[in-house]
Amino acid sequence: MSGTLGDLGEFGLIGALTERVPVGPHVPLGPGDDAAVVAAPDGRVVATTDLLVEGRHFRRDWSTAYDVGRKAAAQNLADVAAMGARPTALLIGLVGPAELPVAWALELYDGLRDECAVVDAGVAGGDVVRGSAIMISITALGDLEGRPPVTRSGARPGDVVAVAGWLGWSAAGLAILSHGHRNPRAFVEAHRRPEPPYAAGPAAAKLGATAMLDVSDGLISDLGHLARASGVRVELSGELFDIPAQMRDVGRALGADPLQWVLTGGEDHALVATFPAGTPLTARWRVVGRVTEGRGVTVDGEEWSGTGGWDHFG
Ligand SMILES: Nc1ncnc2c1ncn2[C@@H]1O[C@H](COP(=O)(O)OP(=O)(O)OP(=O)(O)O)[C@@H](O)[C@H]1O
Ligand SMILES: Cc1ncc(C[n+]2csc(CCOP(=O)(O)O)c2C)c(N)n1
Ligand SMILES: [Mg+2]
Ligand SMILES: [Mg+2]
Ligand SMILES: [Mg+2]
Repeated sequence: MSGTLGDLGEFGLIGALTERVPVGPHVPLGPGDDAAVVAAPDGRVVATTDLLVEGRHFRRDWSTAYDVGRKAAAQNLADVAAMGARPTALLIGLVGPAELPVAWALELYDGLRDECAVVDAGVAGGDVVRGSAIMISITALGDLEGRPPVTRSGARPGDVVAVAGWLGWSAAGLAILSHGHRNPRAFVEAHRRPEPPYAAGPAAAKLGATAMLDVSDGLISDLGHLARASGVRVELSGELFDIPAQMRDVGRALGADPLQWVLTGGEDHALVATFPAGTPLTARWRVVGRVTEGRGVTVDGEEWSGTGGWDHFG
């Protein structure tokens, strides 16, 4: 579809966007009324919201609209999974200038649709408003399927700390793009379209995870939240992190330390969880440390000095 948002108008835009995304199997009443109706068989709904702002979370010369849609959905769906829940529906707030090509908004929705399809979720509704920068605000809902939520506060001394998913790939991709390069592609693609291990969230809950979160800002920073909420210390072992040879090569080429990407890089949306010692973990989980009495996060016995991850106002 050619033209701009200004050409299409608010209701034309809503029509064009909503016909692009299915509401999915959990939404008996989708876009078109004052509110949507989302099924909650368990009676308890997980709800979470995250914003993406142009220039801060993405650049249009680094990512396509489709990539931004995939990433916007992924970062919200990962928060649902990190509670041990199954995502059911998204609500999308879209702000953009009148000059924005309609094609950009439609491709954004194609990305949202395809990421939702990974977890069988849909788009239940949203809002569109004119504004100077592009901003995407997403609320994700999920179903606990009768289980208690896996919070950040349940880690106990003696637990093991384990990770499912990627660490450091998005940060390596961001570093590559920031240096004006586009290769190696694998890292750039990981930055544009993270692949959170969604199924590991509910699976961790079933395995008896005591605490869990997704790594959005950086492992050290995010585990700091978990340690604080649980009143424990998290001790990581550097040797348990396996850094791919290709990531070491990129680090060498850019003069960066790949372990820094792995430990403090955000946006891969890996899941990190604590489990009672002896829990029979499946192959998707890699043990990277343990929980002890105390506070804070250590790497090889040392308190991490420097930034542990992204801080929007830091
Ligand atoms: N403006 C706000 N008003 C109310 N609660 C907020 C606000 N901002 C954050 N929170 C709450 O603070 C907690 C931590 O938020 P945070 O955004 O750090 O988590 P996250 O989404 O897992 O991380 P990230 O934003 O890096 O993906 C969440 O429970 C969130 O709902
Ligand atoms: C253009 C551009 N510059 C920098 C970054 C890096 N970045 C932005 S937000 C964030 C942490 C998660 O954010 P939030 O806490 O809001 O979920 C990171 C690592 C990027 N993605 N794009
Ligand atoms: Mg958030
Ligand atoms: Mg999170
Ligand atoms: Mg988040």
